[in-house]
Amino acid sequence: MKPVFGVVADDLTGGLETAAMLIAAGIDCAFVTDPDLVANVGDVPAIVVAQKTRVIPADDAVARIEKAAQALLARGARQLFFKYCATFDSTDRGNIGPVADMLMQLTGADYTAFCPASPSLHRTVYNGHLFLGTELISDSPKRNDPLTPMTDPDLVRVLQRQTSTRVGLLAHPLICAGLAHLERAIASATGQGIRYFITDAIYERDLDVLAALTSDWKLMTGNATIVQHYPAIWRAQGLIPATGNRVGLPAVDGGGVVLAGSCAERTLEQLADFEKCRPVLRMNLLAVDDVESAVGSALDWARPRLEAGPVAISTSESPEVVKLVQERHGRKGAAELAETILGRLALSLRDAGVRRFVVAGGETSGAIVDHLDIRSLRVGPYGGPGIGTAATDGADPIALCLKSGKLGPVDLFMTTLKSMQNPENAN
Ligand SMILES: Nc1ncnc2c1ncn2[C@@H]1O[C@H](COP(=O)(O)OP(=O)(O)O)[C@@H](O)[C@H]1O
Ligand SMILES: O=C(O)[C@@H](O)C(=O)COP(=O)(O)O
Repeated sequence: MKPVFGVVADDLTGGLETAAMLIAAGIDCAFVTDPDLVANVGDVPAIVVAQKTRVIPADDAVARIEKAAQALLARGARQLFFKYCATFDSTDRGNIGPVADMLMQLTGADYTAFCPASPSLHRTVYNGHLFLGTELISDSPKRNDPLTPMTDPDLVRVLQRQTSTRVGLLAHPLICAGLAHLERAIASATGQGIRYFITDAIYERDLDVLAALTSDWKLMTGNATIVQHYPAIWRAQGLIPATGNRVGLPAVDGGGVVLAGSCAERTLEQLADFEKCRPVLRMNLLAVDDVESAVGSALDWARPRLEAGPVAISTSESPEVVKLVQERHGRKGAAELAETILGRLALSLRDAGVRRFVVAGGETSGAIVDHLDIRSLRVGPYGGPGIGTAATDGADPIALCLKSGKLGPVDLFMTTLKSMQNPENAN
């Protein structure tokens, strides 16, 4: 079977969430982090290749995603979908624009669209401007993101800074006017050299229209939310079987930990909630002299406490402290420091018997999955916006929940760690 849908995701949380959404819609979906594994995944209608490419240098991101895209096309993928964040996380140097430029060339697409909106999460795009609830993204807490602060809400302008391909807009009245109007507008705009279209979307029904418009395109890009609107179209077109094989995840016992590197407000709230019942180690990066001793002290703290139940270890801080850490180590250096500490901790904790991991943050998830050398995952049922659950295959599986920093219910950490276990052993 040739895959109907091949996804290249720019981080692990978003990629896993996309796969989980497809599985929830009855689409068998393979999930790998290594493009070399694409050739070997079984006969499935959808494949997600998720890599930690959101904030690496644009050339590297292009090369790594190109490899994944080539592997998906070699499997005969009918459409490629480039998955990035609903908040359009990127810097002026990329990587959304440069990756899209490469994917256009590779797929031979004449044009594509950019649809980050997630109306049910109040992430909407109107007149090309991205809103979080009633606030422009640039007035929201996203302005303080440690890696991709969003200071410009105009996505046409943001994307145009990243590419020489001309960027236009499919504005809301046009989306309300329906497919025929949209197709005419695109034909006219491409005649004027515009090849990229930021799409307005305020309501779920706008995504229905955009999914219908783009379901046959060689290349589409956006957040995971629009992906939920494709399976009904594929079924109506007879491209996939009416039902898929939904396989659950194995129950996993062994120790449980939360590792949090996300500094998003929601993650800080989730840590505070977890701390009501179990201990949290908040690591102070300003006091870290060397990684080895920081990891060693954190392990000494965790080991005895793990006997009584799960623990959380975080480097998460308020924007004020993040600023101080970045002043000392640079933006990239601070991220690398936090990611290396949490990644090494994950490895040592696994060796110490931990089998259930909840990870907060997309970049953090990428670092931890890399350190654990996990390259493919069996994906579990959709756990809600921003949340993906999965397990490794084999006799001694590791259960993972990868959570987008900004999302998830406040009590997610404890409830998820419990839900991973055999109910008889839950603590
Ligand atoms: N105390 C800290 N100071 C500076 N940067 C940090 C700190 N703790 C974590 N980070 C970095 O901030 C980034 C958070 O990004 P990410 O993990 O993707 O979370 P989110 O999903 O909230 O964006 C990571 O690269 C992480 O290593
Ligand atoms: O679109 C989203 O919000 C997520 O799918 C996502 O990509 C989140 O990124 P992180 O907040 O960095 O995990």
